[in-house]
Amino acid sequence: MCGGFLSGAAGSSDGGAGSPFLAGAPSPGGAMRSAGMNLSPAQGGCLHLRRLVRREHPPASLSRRAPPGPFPWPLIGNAAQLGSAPHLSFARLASTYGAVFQLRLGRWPVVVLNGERAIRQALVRQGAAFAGRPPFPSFQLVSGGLSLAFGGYSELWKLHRRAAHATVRAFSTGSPATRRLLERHLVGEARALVALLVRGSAGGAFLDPSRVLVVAVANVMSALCFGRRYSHGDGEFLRLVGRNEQFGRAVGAGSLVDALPWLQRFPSPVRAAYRAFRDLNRDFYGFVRGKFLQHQRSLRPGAAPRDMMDAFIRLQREQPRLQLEHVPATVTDIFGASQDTLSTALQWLLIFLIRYPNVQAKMQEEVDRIVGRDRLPCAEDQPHLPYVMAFLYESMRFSSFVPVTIPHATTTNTFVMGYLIPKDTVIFVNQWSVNHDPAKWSNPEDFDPTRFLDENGFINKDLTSSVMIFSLGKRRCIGEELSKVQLFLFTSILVHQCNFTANPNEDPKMDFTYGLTIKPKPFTLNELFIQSFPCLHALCLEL
Ligand code: HEM
Repeated sequence: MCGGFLSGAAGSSDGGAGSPFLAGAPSPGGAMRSAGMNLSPAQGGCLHLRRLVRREHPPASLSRRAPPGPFPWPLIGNAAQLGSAPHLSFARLASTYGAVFQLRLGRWPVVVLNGERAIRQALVRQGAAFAGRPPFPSFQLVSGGLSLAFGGYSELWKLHRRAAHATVRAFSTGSPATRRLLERHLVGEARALVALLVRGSAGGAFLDPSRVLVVAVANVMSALCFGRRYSHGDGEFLRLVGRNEQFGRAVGAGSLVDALPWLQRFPSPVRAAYRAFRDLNRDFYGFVRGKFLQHQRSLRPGAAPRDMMDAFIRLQREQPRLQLEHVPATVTDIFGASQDTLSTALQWLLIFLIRYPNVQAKMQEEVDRIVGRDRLPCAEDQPHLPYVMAFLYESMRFSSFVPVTIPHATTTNTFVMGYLIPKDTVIFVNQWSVNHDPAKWSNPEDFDPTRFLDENGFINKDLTSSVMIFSLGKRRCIGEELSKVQLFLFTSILVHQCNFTANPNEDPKMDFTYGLTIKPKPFTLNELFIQSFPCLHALCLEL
């Protein structure tokens, strides 16, 4: 249905050698050159994936051998071949070498997994063998060097991950009471967001929504983690949470910060990126550690935990095997991982609403019919709003805004699709390739929420579970449930309250910058406030 836009739907994979990261800015045209043709990245990727499907089975003679791959150059390996959109380059390389191929990035041997079959075979069927993380220098800087997300796989790590997962659930979707609490925080932030968007759009002005989105989601997570929110005008807080792009560029698959660390010895963009990354991690961890110390002092014995930080402190006191210094580190991971991913998701959702006004109108029609104008949408409405849910899944599939997971590493010698993969190999998991596989999705380069609806208009759960953005296996995201609730509520409240329009003076192409999350290039919109729910005018929050 909405095919036309796709020609500009993503950034370009040209560039490469000269860019500061393998992940630099896309070329202005946003088109990918492939076999002498100008193709959109999505179209180019699909061609490659079509060939990939045919090449999924390696010939028997290759079994038990190392995966094939392009020739690595001395010193840099294949770093120059990844360009500014490595996920698309991986899809292109997969069309030549197959779903499983190898690269060399500086001194690191890397195997790239493409397509659902290879990824499941590795992450699900051999979970422990693929659950490691590489000892990249940048990973040691996250969360005071004790990160759950960037740390290696061990018995202690398993204990911390279980505790983290249980605590996130206990403070979000674990029980009706905690769901209500999450919803209260979220509705408050959504109201503040609407009010700020209205203010910024006054007199027909166009505004860049990215900053207010970051603060809105950071505030929901700050309330859950630390029991407080911050004003949108708080410069300190904004400085803290406003550096996601710098973070994601340094740790995204293919970052030169880790592939070619010797570049840091000379004044170079890589050195600047490394230092900015080091500083932002120090600030972020320092902020959360300060909260940890305050909570430790004020948590009264026997009192109910006020927030996630209290719950972790309490758990650590009950289970001394959980180490005290891991408490602030794990909360840093949760606060950081959630606000970067969720604010990026909201940016994509808004850009799809303005680029596809018919889709926005259908969502508004559904929300008005089910919710009416006398109240705001709530979590219980979710099963009755299939088109809104279809929009969310299509946005996640189409943008694939976490295109490649955090790099994994093998913990033992193992095999995938018949290929031998030695212990300590770096593994890149290309989620984008699953979400754009033409064998799974018809016209994957079209933005079409109805692909997720059956003939009766209900959500097709088999298809929604095929979207891969939270990864799989032992490293699967622990915030999936919480994220889905948040994205549903933010989206349904925004379309219930507002009508968004694109700035006609901006190029409708949806270019992006690559990193651990891919973010749309800055865009502006105008927001018309729909006459509605009376309480919205009486904002209970300080903006
Ligand atoms: C739409 C939102 C989100 C997306 C798309 C997302 C996606 C991901 C992905 C792809 C990974 C890497 C998995 C791997 O390496 O294989 C990850 C890891 C992680 N995520 Fe999320 N995430 C989201 C929201 C959240 C939230 C809200 C939280 C906090 C509650 C969170 C906490 C984490 C943690 C702690 C890890 C590390 C897991 C590990 O290494 O074992 N994420 N996420």
